[in-house]
Amino acid sequence: MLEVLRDVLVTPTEMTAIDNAAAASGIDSFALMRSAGTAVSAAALRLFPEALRFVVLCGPGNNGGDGYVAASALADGGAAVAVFALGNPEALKGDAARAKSACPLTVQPLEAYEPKLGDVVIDALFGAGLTRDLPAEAQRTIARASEGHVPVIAVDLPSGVDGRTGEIRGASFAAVHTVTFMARKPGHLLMPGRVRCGTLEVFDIGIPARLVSERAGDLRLNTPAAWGSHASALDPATHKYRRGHLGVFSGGPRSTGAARLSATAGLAAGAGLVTLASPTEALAANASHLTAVMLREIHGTEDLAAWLKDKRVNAFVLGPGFGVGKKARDFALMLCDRALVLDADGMTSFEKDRTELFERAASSGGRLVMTPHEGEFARLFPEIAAEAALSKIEKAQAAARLSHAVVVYKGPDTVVAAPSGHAVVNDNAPPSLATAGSGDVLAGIMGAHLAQGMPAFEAAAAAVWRHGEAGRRAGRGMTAETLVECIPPLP
Ligand SMILES: NC(=O)C1=CN([C@@H]2O[C@H](COP(=O)(O)OP(=O)(O)OC[C@H]3O[C@@H](n4cnc5c(N)ncnc54)[C@H](O)[C@@H]3O)[C@@H](O)[C@H]2O)[C@@H](O)CC1
Ligand SMILES: Nc1ncnc2c1ncn2[C@@H]1O[C@H](COP(=O)(O)OP(=O)(O)O)[C@@H](O)[C@H]1O
Ligand SMILES: [K+]
Repeated sequence: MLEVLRDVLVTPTEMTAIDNAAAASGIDSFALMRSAGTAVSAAALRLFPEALRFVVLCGPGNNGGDGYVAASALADGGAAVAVFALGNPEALKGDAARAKSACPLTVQPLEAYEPKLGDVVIDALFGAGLTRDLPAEAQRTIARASEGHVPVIAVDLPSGVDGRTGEIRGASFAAVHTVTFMARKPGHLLMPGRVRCGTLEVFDIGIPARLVSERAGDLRLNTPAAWGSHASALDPATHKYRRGHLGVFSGGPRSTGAARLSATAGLAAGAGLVTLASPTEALAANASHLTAVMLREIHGTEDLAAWLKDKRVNAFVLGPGFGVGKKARDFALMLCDRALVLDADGMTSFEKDRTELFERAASSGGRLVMTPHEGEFARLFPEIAAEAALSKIEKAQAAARLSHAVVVYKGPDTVVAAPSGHAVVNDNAPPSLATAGSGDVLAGIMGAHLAQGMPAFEAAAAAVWRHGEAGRRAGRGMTAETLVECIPPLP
């Protein structure tokens, strides 16, 4: 993979524009196809040297063209190869027709394929050009291959995975390995497409990086490259107030744990000071569990207004275990002109009327980050959640635009989107993060970044990445408490 394209995500539409630009610049498009197909044959031989037969399934477009090139290369190398085509191979056009005519193998109809022990399938039915549900014939072949437990190598994308959304169009192969070209597509990262890809190889077929970068949008993989320049190293002469003071709001006496998790995570993630703001009746419960985190009584809006006079308290987390209702709304609106992570109950409190929150976010000049999981997203943005055609990335972007906030749409494939449309997709989170309190830890890390002065988007993206790394370090038996202990330093 080209280093400069390592974090770039390209939608299928952008990829078509890139292919067209490559052809327009005089690059031989058939040479690109040959390069793609040869890379697939090399991967097949590398991964399955013991295969008794490579079965290449070719579709009606250029993905099929890559398949014919791969089949020819494997046969040239002396492997046993069988080719099956969806539709009439004589109807192929352009480069795909040329690849088919250069392939010396007999082509049988797709329905004739009977999986055998020792087969390895090369799936070249559909790639980036998939725009609707797979034809029934392809779906039947997928079912047969899956029943036969035949390993599958996918060309560009497992057929049936939508490259824009990661959704399954009717059915899809579950590949052990996918070879894609030039850059990842959203469908390689978004669920459920991600798990259908197996290991992902991004192969440079020779389109100049400049042609790719110029046509790629503002979508990236979430790595330190997306925010590292905002994560400044510790100055030896620093003091705790320079590292930021984070305030975290506790719920009532029966629900104090969530906020304490956010607070301890905030301290572990590098905030200089963290204060837990507690209602009167929860002070005793909180005091008995806190050491490095400070405690302050904040019962109502008057207490909060008095506290906010201290500008050194420069970031807040509101929501974990806080309770849904007017108090959460009043507090959130008072905090909008500061740096605020609005999580959990904090967001749900605005379910029935979000207008004022979004208007404040637009006008106050604060830094607002909202962190919905799927259920919270549907509560706060029902009209966006209902748009079945939108990808998770597009939904997060629409929500960020509407709310004027940075939206962290959580899940295995967390998307962080800014109102400008800039977005990253995260891929380092292990499933063991799906445990009670894990989201509270994430909110605390984010709060620490805001307290340290990071811009909202970078603070959120860096927190999602550190949370994923912490999850990896904490291992399978983690709890939210052990997760806090495993938060890695900012790279
Ligand atoms: N420069 C290029 O253009 C290159 C393209 N490459 C390959 O080209 C592929 C994209 O090729 P195409 O744009 O031809 O698209 P595909 O080969 O993915 O799909 C073929 C055509 O099938 C039709 N179609 C879509 N969904 C369908 C469905 N459910 N049922 C029936 N027909 C359907 C569409 O009209 C689509 O164009 C990539 O995935 C990649 O494998 C590679 O050869 C590398 C170079
Ligand atoms: N299957 C998964 N794989 C990876 N990360 C996950 C998975 N499920 C949830 N997560 C992450 O774990 C966290 C859970 O947060 P949340 O849903 O708010 O739970 P809680 O309220 O219990 O803390 C989020 O950061 C989410 O992205
Ligand atoms: K494919």
